[in-house]
Amino acid sequence: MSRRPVLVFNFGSQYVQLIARRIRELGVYSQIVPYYIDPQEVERLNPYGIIFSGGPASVYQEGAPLPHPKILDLGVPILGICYGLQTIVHMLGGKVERAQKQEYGRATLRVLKEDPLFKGLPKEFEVWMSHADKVSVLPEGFVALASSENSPYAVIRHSERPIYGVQFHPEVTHTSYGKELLGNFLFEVCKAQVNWQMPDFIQHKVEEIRQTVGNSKVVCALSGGVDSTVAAVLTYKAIGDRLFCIFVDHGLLRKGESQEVEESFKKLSLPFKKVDASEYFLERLKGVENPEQKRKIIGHTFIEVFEREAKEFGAEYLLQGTLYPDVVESAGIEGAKVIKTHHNVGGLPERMNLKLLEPLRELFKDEVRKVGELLGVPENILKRHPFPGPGLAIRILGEVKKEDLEILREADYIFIEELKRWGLYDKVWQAFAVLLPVKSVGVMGDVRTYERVVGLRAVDSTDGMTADWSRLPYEFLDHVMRRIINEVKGINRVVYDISSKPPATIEWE
Ligand SMILES: Nc1ncnc2c1ncn2[C@@H]1O[C@H](COP(=O)(O)OP(=O)(O)OP(=O)(O)O)[C@@H](O)[C@H]1O
Ligand SMILES: O=c1[nH]c(=O)c2[nH+]cn([C@@H]3O[C@H](COP(=O)(O)O)[C@@H](O)[C@H]3O)c2[nH]1
Ligand SMILES: NC(=O)CC[C@H](N)C(=O)O
Ligand SMILES: [Mg+2]
Repeated sequence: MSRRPVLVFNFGSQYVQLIARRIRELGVYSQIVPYYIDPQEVERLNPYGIIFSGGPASVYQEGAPLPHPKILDLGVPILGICYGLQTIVHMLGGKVERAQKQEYGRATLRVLKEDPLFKGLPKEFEVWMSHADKVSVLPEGFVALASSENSPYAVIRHSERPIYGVQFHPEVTHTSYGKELLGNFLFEVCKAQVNWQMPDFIQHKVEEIRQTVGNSKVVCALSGGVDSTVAAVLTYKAIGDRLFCIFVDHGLLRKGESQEVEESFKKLSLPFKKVDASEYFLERLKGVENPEQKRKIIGHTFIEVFEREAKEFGAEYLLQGTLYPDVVESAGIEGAKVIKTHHNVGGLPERMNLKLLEPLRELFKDEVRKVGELLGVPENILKRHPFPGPGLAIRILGEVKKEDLEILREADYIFIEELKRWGLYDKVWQAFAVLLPVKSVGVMGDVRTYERVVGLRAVDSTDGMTADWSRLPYEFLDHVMRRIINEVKGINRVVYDISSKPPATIEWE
C-alpha cells in the first residue's frame, strides 16, 4: 500500500529518527531521506510536508550539506529544525554566523505573532536548544514568529509561502509542547491525514519479512529480552516454523537468568534451543581490559555460535532484536559519531555467512513494547528492564574474571530483588549493579577490611537516548547497601551513580 509520507531530510542529527518517530506517533507515515534527494523523487513521493533535521555542520562552511535549491520551490510545506532552519535562511539569502553566546539546554520561547503553528499553545513555553550558530539576518519575505533570550529568530516563517524554521528541537521530550507544535505543522499547515498506526507497522513488517525471507529459514538470536522476543514473535507470525530461536548462555548472564529464560520460552511455544557457550566466551575474554575490545570479542563470538547453529538448521538469515539506539550509538547511520560499539551492530565481524534480518531497527524501546503488547507478548517479558547483550562483561570494569562475576551476580540480584519488593522495579526504566576495579578501606567488626566497591545505577528514561538518575528513596538505598555489604563477600562499599545521559551513558562501559 502506498501512503503519502512526511519526508525527513537527514542532515546528520542524533535526533533524526526521533523526528520521524514523533510524526508516526501523531499518526502520519514518515520516511527519512538523504538531504541530497532529487526534487523529482520528492515530487514522485508526493509528501504532505518536509522537515529538515538538525546536524553537526555549519551552513557557512565549505561543503556544508545543502538540499537541492528546487526543493524550496516545490510548494510543499517545509519546517527546518536548528541546522534545518539555518539551511533555509542561508539558501534564501539571509545570514547565519557563529553566535557569541551559544545556547545549550533549556530556554524560554516567547510567541510574538499568532500563527497556525502555535494553535492551542501558550504564549510562553520551555524549549530545548542545542546550537552554536545563529541567524543574524532574515531572508526577504520572512518574519520572526517567536524569540528566546539568545535567539531573536527562534521561530520564523515566510509571510506567504508555508516555509517555517525553528531554532529549538521540538522532537525531544525536554521541549514542552514540542509534539503539539509538530502536530500543528502536520495538521494545520500541511493538512495531513492520519494514515499510520502501530497495527499498520506490524502488518507492513510481516509482509516485508515474508518477501525478504522467501522460502529460506531463519535463526533468531534470542536473549529473553524485550527486543528479541518481540522480533521473534513478529517473525513467527510471518514464517512460522521456518524460524528457530537460539538463546546463548555466554556465562555473562545474571543470577538465575538462564533457567528463567528457558522456562518463559517453553510457555511461548516458539521453537527454541539453549546453547551453553560460557567457557568459550570467558576464555576469549581472558586478559582483555578495554571496553571496546570486549564488546567486539563478544560480538564476534556470538556470530560464531549463531553460524554454527544456522548451519545445522539450514538457515540463511540471522534475526536480531536490534533497535535504533543500538544503531546510532554504533555510528551505523550517515554522519553520526561512535559512542559505543553495540555487540549486535558495530561488534559484528566484517565477513558473515548469514544475512541479517532486523525488523525493529527503526524503533525505540517504548515503541517495541507497544508492538509486543499488540502481539500478545506476556507482560513479564515486556516489562523486563533492558539487559545488554554483552551482559555482565560491561558491568565488571576491566578484565572479566569468574570470581568477579559471582560477586556482581549476588550484588545485582539483591538490588533487583529489593526493587521488586519495594514496588520500585516498574517505576525505574533500568537498574543494575556494577563492580568497580578499585579497593577501599573499611572497618567491619572492629577489623580493617580492604575490599571492592559496588556501584548501583538506576535511571529514568523513555527511549534510552537520554536518561536521568532515579531519585530512589534514601531508606531504600540504605537498606540495599546494608544487604549487599552484609551478604556479598568481597564488598565493603556501595556507591550510587547520579550521572545523567548525556554526559554519561547508562552502562559504565
Ligand atoms: N544471550 C543472548 N543469546 C542470543 N542472542 C542475544 C543474547 N543477548 C543478546 N542477543 C541478541 O542481541 C540483540 C540486542 O540485545 P539487546 O539487549 O539490545 O536486546 P534484547 O536483549 O532483545 O532486549 P533488551 O534490550 O530488553 O534486553 C538481541 O535482540 C538479540 O538478538
Ligand atoms: O544489546 C545491547 N548491546 C550492547 O552492546 C549494549 N550497550 C548498551 N546497551 C543498552 O542500551 C541502552 C543504552 O545504553 P548506554 O547509555 O550505555 O549506551 C541501555 O539500556 C544499555 O543497557 C546495549 N544493549
Ligand atoms: N543541533 C544543530 O542542528 C546544530 C546546528 C549547527 N551546527 C549549530 O551549531 O548551530
Ligand atoms: Mg538484552
